[in-house]
Amino acid sequence: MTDTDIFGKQVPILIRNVSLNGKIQEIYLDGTGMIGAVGEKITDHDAEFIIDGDGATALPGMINMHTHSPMGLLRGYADDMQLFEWLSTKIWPTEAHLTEDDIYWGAKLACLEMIRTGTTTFNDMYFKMESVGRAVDEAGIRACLSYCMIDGGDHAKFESEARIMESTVKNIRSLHNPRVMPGVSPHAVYTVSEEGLAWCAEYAKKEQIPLHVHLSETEQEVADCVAAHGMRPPAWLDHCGVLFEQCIAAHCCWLDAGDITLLAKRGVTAVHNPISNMKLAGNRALPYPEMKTAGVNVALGTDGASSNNALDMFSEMKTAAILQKFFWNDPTVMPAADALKIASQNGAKALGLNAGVIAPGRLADLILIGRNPLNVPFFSTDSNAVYATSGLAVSTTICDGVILMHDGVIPGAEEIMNKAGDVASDLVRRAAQA
Ligand SMILES: C[C@H]1O[C@@H](n2cnc3c(N)ncnc32)[C@H](O)[C@@H]1O
Ligand SMILES: [Zn+2]
Repeated sequence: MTDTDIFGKQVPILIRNVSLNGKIQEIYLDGTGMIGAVGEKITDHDAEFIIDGDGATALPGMINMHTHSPMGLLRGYADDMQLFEWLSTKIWPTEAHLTEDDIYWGAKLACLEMIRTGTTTFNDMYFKMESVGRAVDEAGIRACLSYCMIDGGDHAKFESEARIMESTVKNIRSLHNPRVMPGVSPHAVYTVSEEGLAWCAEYAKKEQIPLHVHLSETEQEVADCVAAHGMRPPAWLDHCGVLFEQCIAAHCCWLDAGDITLLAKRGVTAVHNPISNMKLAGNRALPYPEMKTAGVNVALGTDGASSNNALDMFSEMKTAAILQKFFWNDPTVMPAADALKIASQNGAKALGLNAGVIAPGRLADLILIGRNPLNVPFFSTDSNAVYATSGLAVSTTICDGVILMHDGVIPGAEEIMNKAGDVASDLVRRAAQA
């Protein structure tokens, strides 16, 4: 069924004839955003729509745990540069010209790309997050949205950033949409003061919302932190109160054994962003084998589309698995099942979401990969999903029990692509004239 009626409605849906964990099964979505039943034959249902999966693979929706969604506007704008030079000479000067409208269309584009490639939840850090919230609300996807504090060690700037943080949380909450959740983001140890980091930690704990930060992305960041504070970045964050169970730390490349022990002890989630790290040539991979042994919750993210340059979690899973094997010179590191888990369940755990697994009583956030050459033959769901599949092979995306894409069709996609392209050209032109 591709008739437009099936989009955007939270109604009971029966998905038949899908391959789940290697068996042909049926999945019933109960019409309240939850998975009601999973089984070989579901007879007791009141489905309004029936989807015949035609042998498609069913997977949990991907959870992208670190991105900057509006940065899709800068996809391909500045590549092949050193991280700090890239940020300070290209990205930050252009970001200074971003309007609410730019952010809105950038986020619309990101939501479209994520729905197209099978992501149902993302953890976002940027500016003017109310506009991202509006885009997420409309797109039907799920997200945790955090304003990014950068105070550069200036007390007056810290004060104004803290007020923006508070009003962002309040405004995101005023959407009254459980799919759109607020978070708190101090950018990193090299851009936020001690008082800024400490305030963000205290505020996130008081509001009981996630804190999202960049951590130990480059060797320089570690060296500068040690020179400035006599501590490595994780110890410095801990000193500021930032390391706690709802802390989500992106990158975590340059960690030593003590750093890993500390992250494990505090229950922090570390987010691997292998494509961004390889493209910006950080020269280190997140120490997955040691983190797994230490019991750190590791999740997966794409980073922004200007350092990736896509938000495709299937590419990210494959890259994570092969980078880990290559970097640690051991093909047994991060097997396919682990790559799938960090891209789904582990992110759900970090955000406190009952998602990431297809089972009764879980959120109805799931995707189908339709029959395509990359999925033949079918010896292993995990292997095909991680090593062979591209996000563009995703045929159906469902979030909160609502069909957002079916048979590759997403209503309104053309308008979003046109508008985002125009907005991006205009932004770059304004920035060049300044
Ligand atoms: C949210 C803020 O983070 C910046 N940003 C984007 N990518 C990275 C990265 N890899 N490392 C650090 N900061 C980054 C954005 O450009 C924005 O300024
Ligand atoms: Zn980032």
